[in-house]
Amino acid sequence: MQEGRAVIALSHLSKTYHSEEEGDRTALSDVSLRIDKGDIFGIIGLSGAGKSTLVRCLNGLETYQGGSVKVRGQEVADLSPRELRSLRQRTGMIFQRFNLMPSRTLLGNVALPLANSGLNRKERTDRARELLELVGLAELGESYPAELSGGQQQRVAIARALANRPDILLSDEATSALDPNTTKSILALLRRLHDELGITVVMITHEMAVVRQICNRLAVIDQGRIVEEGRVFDVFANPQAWLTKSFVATTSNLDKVGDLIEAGSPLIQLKPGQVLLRMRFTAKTVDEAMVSTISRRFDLDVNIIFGDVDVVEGSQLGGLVVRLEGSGEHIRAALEYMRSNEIGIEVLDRG
Ligand SMILES: Nc1ncnc2c1ncn2[C@@H]1O[C@H](COP(=O)(O)OP(=O)(O)OP(=O)(O)O)[C@@H](O)[C@H]1O
Repeated sequence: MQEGRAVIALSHLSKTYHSEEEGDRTALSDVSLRIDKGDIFGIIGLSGAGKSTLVRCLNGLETYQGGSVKVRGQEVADLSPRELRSLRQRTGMIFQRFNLMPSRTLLGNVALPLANSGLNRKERTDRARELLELVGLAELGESYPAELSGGQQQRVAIARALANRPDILLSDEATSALDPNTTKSILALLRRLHDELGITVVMITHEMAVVRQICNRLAVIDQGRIVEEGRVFDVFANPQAWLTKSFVATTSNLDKVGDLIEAGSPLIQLKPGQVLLRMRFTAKTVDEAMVSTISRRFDLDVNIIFGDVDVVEGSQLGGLVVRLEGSGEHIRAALEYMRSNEIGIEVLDRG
């Protein structure tokens, strides 16, 4: 494994829990991963896949039996208690439950990790104020957590995680308890902090929409093993593993057409000569107005039934379900043209 700019490098990591009642349970098995400086790296898996165990191995909260966990080039298992404290200080963490102290004000919560930082009381409060401002809560320093919404509490938790100026932020299901709009605003905040502070972010999640919105790379974990890894665009455009495909399907409505076909929906009843087609953008190079091109160039009527196109890493991702109408020869030529332009096509039905 190359370790040029790797901030986190896992190599053949294995972790088994031993318990008297339940016997041995393997949580991680032969996990190799490399996370580079500046990545927003998504680790996605179903419940019980091993995500939280992986995070705990990264910050030394969990021991491991096999393989290697290197953070900033240091093997975590070899760190002295002092080095471990420093590792945790330089590694911020946020969680699904915000874990704020209810009896402390927001300023008090954010200043908490600075207790042993060598700063005096005023300096700690000033730093906490600065952090609350950074997350958009400058006015609420004297409020208590219970007075805030979930999204605001997560902002406070983010401010607290940044108190010691970490260069890695581990986010363990940080948006799972939030509604979709609040999730969006928290992800936008994390992206801004990543861009402004140059922080490397590891996003543990079970939601592919979160990965699509914020990450540049991802790994899919299934029963303790990495089953797929890559750049977000590539994985979304060409998912390989069954689990990855099912995660990608949760972010798109293009598969709904299967239900419509099954239900015999009039929306997709075809007349003789018509073709029902699913088109997917599978390469970053597609920048043409594909629908109008095939319509004009091959003299076809193109009726869009569903559309789901997003921009990921600056390129169009997603696709369309369309009904094509025209001569058989023209339709064949159009399909060939799309194939040669790296549009993934599937003929779903013919009239
Ligand atoms: N302290 C523990 N003792 C015994 N088994 C454990 C312990 N922690 C986790 N496990 C087991 O290890 C496996 C991985 O759990 P882990 O919590 O890492 O998964 P996860 O992907 O984070 O799931 P979730 O999203 O539900 O938290 C599961 O089978 C779990 O039951």
